[in-house]
Amino acid sequence: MVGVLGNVEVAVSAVRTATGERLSSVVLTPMPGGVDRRLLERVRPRRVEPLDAPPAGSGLAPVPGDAGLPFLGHTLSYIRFGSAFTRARWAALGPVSWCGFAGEHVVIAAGPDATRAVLTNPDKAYSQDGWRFLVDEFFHRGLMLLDGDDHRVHRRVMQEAFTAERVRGYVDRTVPVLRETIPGWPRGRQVRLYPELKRLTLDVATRVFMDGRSGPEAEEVNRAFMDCVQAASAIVRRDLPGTRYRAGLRGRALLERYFTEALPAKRAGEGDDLFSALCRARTPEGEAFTDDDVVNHMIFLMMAAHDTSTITSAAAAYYLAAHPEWQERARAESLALGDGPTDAAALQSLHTLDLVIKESLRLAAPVPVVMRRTVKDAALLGHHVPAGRLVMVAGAVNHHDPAIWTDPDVFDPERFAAHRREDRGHRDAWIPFGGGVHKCLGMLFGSLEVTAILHELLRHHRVTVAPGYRPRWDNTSLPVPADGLPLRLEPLR
Ligand code: HEM
Repeated sequence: MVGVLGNVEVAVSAVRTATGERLSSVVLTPMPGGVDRRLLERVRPRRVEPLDAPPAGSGLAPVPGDAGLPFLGHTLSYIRFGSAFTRARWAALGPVSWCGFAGEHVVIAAGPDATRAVLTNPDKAYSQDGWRFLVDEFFHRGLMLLDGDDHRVHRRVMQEAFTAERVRGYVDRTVPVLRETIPGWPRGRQVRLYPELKRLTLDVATRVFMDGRSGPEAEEVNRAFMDCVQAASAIVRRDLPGTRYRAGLRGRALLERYFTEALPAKRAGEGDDLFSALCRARTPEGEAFTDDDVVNHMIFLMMAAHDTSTITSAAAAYYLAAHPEWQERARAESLALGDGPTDAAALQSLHTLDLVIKESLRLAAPVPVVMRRTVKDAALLGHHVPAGRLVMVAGAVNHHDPAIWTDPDVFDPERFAAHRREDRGHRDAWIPFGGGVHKCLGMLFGSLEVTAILHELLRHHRVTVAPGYRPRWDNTSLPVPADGLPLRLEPLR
């Protein structure tokens, strides 16, 4: 789930500082709240323009919007404001709008009816090329990048590696990794929790997905993998010396070599890691993966599983720190489970953590937009979207729709409890895992992994946050805390 930025090489010369800093570090400079509010107001177009003229007699309306700055469009506002940007466009222009973005004119589908129309894709007008054009070099033939029958067959095979029984096995492998690491996190001083969580989830992925061990080889694979992730949202997208793009291409080549060499042993063995499961996955009709398929899927899965779980755990840890009453309530349930082995069923019994995680996914969706491209003319809520348009499906906007949620900006996990179930206000009210045929295949494992991380955290540490602190998210790729999320861990009293 990477990179919304893509081919904006032009942006480099326009914005890069003389020191060669990352574009985002400039765009994300903290400013007083009033300045941010005024900047956000400016995403409302001064002059609304129609995007494409609808065919005569179609009865369709053109998509309203504006291009923004030359070349850059509204890219910088998106990096700074993330889903607050897409919400502001939705408020100003409605559920179907357009903006200049990453060198293209991009249609934004926001709000529950628009996202549903694109994600359910009844006329097969929307393709995954919206992702392919951004990340194909690094995540070639990953499940999310496939379309049509190709996708259907691969998803059926991959599902065999994500059955409830398999996921229970992955959880059993995950918990010991967490228990080795989390109790030892530093206490009594500020810790940047995001990098700690990132290391942790990468370690989980190495052990659970590949049955790998720590050591120099694991380090090299992790580095290659991180290079691919960073390259997918690189601004300079040419194979030039010293660029993140080149490092990503090298990383991809290393990962292909690594998984290809490890594959024969995995095929022959009886392992219960994800890599082994993909080698053996077979549908009742006998469909299975080739060696190349397994390699491509492993590289994509490492990416799909890793940043998303890290962001969710980080956001939930922040909300627990900012709302000590919820932290205490969740901790009481975690401590009541005792020190015995924590399996999937035990994690699923942690009712309060379940509510907190759902609310964190609502307020800080790790994948706030998913990308599509029209392969034929589409009618989207009465608007004409011609073939070839990039479409940004802004699901996180739905999470703030005041027609569905009471006080949408307030942290209120109880809204997901049985007596309220605000998420049932619309089928697309709450869609952090996407929807339609590409809905997240790792939803169960991802939710259990995040629950297990927070459970261990609460059993060993009290989490606090400096008064008045608010996380700032860098939206260059998936939203990550720009400052690493400084929190304090204290011993339990
Ligand atoms: C909290 C964690 C996670 C979140 C919020 C999340 C979110 C998403 C979203 C929004 C999509 C849809 C993309 C689209 O429609 O284009 C997706 C797809 C996918 N995710 Fe996740 N994900 C998470 C964790 C995981 C994990 C742990 C795995 C694997 C172990 C995983 C595997 C996948 C796969 C394979 C797809 C592609 C499905 C397809 O195209 O058929 N995800 N995820």
